[in-house]
Amino acid sequence: MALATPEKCKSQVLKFDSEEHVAVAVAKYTADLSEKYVKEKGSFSVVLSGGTLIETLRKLVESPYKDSVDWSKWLIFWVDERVVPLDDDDSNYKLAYDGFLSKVPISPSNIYAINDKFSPEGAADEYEARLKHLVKRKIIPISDATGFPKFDLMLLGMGPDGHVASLFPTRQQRYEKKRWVTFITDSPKPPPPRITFTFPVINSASEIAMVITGAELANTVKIALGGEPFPGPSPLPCMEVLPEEELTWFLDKDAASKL
Ligand SMILES: O=C(O)[C@H](O)[C@@H](O)[C@H](O)[C@H](O)COP(=O)(O)O
Repeated sequence: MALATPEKCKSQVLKFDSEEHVAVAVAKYTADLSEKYVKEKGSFSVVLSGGTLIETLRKLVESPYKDSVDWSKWLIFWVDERVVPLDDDDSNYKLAYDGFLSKVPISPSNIYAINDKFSPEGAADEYEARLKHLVKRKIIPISDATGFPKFDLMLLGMGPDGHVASLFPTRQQRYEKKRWVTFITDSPKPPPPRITFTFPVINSASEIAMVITGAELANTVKIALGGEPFPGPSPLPCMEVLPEEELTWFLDKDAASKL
């Protein structure tokens, strides 16, 4: 059995001249992984975040990928979601639907949005139960190394405070070790009620892309990648991202400006 160790995870930092170049590179990277995983296992599970990521995915819904990617094999999940109605402007589902999912032929039955009728706690329980069902039906595999579900690709953003998903430096959800999905009612980034994948699930993914653009993230990128000792009591959440196979940082010039 292959054990996930930091030594096994390959990590690379890619720097680009502009956000536009990041968008081009992320589209190619995602399309290449789609081809690889569809060939290897017949499907491609992609976990989205909210924020600027969806805008950065814009090249994926253009030529040549719009026609070359086998969208029928894609399964879509959210690493975190705001607990608001799915048609609310704060919904990560709505953001992804408007900017990405409505433009490509992914089957609606392969798009796993949260159930927006529940409280944050109920929505987290229901999403976790749905994931467990998908594992039981062998639609999502379990990582041999960790016992948590293993998604093919997670596309993550990062906040200036170093949060990823809805795992914030000052909130205890980042330390959750048992649950697959948990909830938060006091997110420092609005809106406050959210659900989020936990680190054991995030780090059981095969591949993770950290897609980071903009000067306001330069200091955090420097802390995460600059090689200097972390100044606080525990590392930032973004520093704890360590998937099973490969971690790729996509940075534009502004985000990389302090490296
Ligand atoms: O619901 C959310 O807010 C997102 O999923 C969140 O985790 C996001 O990825 C980061 O906050 C980065 O956001 P930006 O890309 O907008 O900086």
